[in-house]
Order: sequence, then structure tokens, then C-alpha cells
Amino acid sequence: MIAIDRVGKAFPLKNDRFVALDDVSLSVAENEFVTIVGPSGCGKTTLMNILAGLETPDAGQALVRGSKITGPGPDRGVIFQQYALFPWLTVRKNVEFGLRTAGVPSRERRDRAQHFIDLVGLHDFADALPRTLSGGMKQRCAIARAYAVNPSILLMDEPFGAVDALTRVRLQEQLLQTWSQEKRTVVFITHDVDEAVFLASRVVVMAARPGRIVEVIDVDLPYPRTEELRLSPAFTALRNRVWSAVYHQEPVA
Ligand SMILES: Nc1ncnc2c1ncn2[C@@H]1O[C@H](COP(=O)(O)OP(=O)(O)OP(=O)(O)O)[C@@H](O)[C@H]1O
Repeated sequence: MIAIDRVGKAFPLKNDRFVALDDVSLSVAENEFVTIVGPSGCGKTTLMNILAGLETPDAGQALVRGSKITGPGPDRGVIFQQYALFPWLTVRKNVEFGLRTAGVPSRERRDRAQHFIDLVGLHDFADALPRTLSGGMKQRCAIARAYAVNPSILLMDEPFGAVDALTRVRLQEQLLQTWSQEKRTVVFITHDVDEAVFLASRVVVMAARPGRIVEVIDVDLPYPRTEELRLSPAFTALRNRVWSAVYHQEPVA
């Protein structure tokens, strides 16, 4: 579905260049949920921007279904940490927004928006303005909006970074519930090791200087993922493994 093939990206520094990504290769299967975790500056956002079509690699290429990514496209929905909702539009109008620009007729627009508003549990807030919603609700609205245009890929960059710990756990469970009902290929970036393991079927661990993949860890735990599972020894063992891979990285000589 997604193929990242020996991608490299450098940014110019004053008298030097900063290698944000060095020889990064990764394949993501259709409807797979992959998380990317790593320390600050390891190139996670740069990689996401390449997949979103907002940056181009200097070396290698990124492909979706065999076609090179050359720009943003409706096959990929992007969700950032900032909620990026239009403050003057209601939840419903925010969710309908992408459908309107895609020229979907109003009846279908309304039905599709309602479906995804219900799916993320915002039915009672469909006509509310974003400022009246909590951070978690805003992010659920952003997820509904991304889903509504029916992308086959969801690219999520620290989407739950701005909410409190308890809300974050709820949002993770809610996202998995949405995903299990409407499967998509998901690439999800996070700093949070627990989040990375809880959500994914594979965790990609990156390191900095240069930005690269150091390990890909299979999360061999069944879905649906429950609170019980989060407290299980199997989860803890995997979490500890990912933690070590992230926090005991050897700098490259
Ligand atoms: N447009 C740019 N120009 C110069 N340097 C850049 C640019 N974009 C990113 N970088 C540098 O590339 C490195 C990787 O950045 P990136 O945002 O991809 O890392 P990250 O892993 O997402 O970090 P964080 O977790 O802190 O968001 C950083 O050191 C950053 O300073």
C-alpha cells in the first residue's frame, strides 16, 4: 500500500547540511496500523510530510499503490496535533467541508458527515462550534473530518499530543474503535511509547542524527485492545522493549 524506498532528506544549515532522514525504507500493508516513535528531531514529521506530499525526498521515493507521491491527494487524510478546525463552522460543517470542496451533493454530504460524527461519538455536538468543545472532542471532530472524504490512508502526526493523559487513553480506544469499524491504512506518529504499542500492529522506532529507522517491532497482541490488555504482562513486555529501543540508542560515530 505504502512503500518508502531508501528515502533521504537533508536541510541546509549555515555551512553544513542537516540529515533529517537517511536511507529510510518501510512498507505498510493495506489497512495496517503502524506507529512511528522516536526522540525529538529524528525526522518523524519530515517522513510524514513526505507521505502527505508536502515535502519531496532528496533521495529514494515514496509510493502509494505503486505510484510515486508527488503532492497531496484525496487518497491521504492528514491529522495534525493542532486541531485545525474552522472555528466559525459547527462540527457538522467542519466535517462536511472536504466533501463540499470535492463537489459531493448536499444530501450525501449531510449523510456522510452524520455517519462519521456518530462514529466518533459526537452526535450530541453536531451543531456545536469548536470553541465549546474539549480538546479531545475537537480531535475527534478532526478525525471525523479526515474520515469523511474517504481517504484510504490516514496520516496522523501526534494527534493526541495536546490533551491530558486520561483523555488521551480514551481517544486511543475511540480511534481503534473507529478504525475497527472503518479500516484504513494508518501511519501514526507519537512520542509516547505506551500509545505506540497500544495502537499498532507494528511499531517503527526511529533515531536521530541522522534520522533513521533502528528497529521495527511487531505487536503481536489481538484487537480489540482493551484496558485489561494495557495492564497485561504481554503489553508491558512489549512496551519495555520499545522503550529500550527508543531510549538506549547509540549515537552514530
Ligand atoms: N524546513 C526545515 N529546514 C531546516 N531544518 C529542518 C526543516 N524541517 C525539519 N528540519 C530539521 O530536521 C530535523 C527533523 O525534524 P522533524 O520535525 O522531522 O523531527 P521530529 O522527529 O518530528 O521531531 P519532533 O518529535 O520534535 O517533532 C530537526 O532537527 C529539524 O530541525
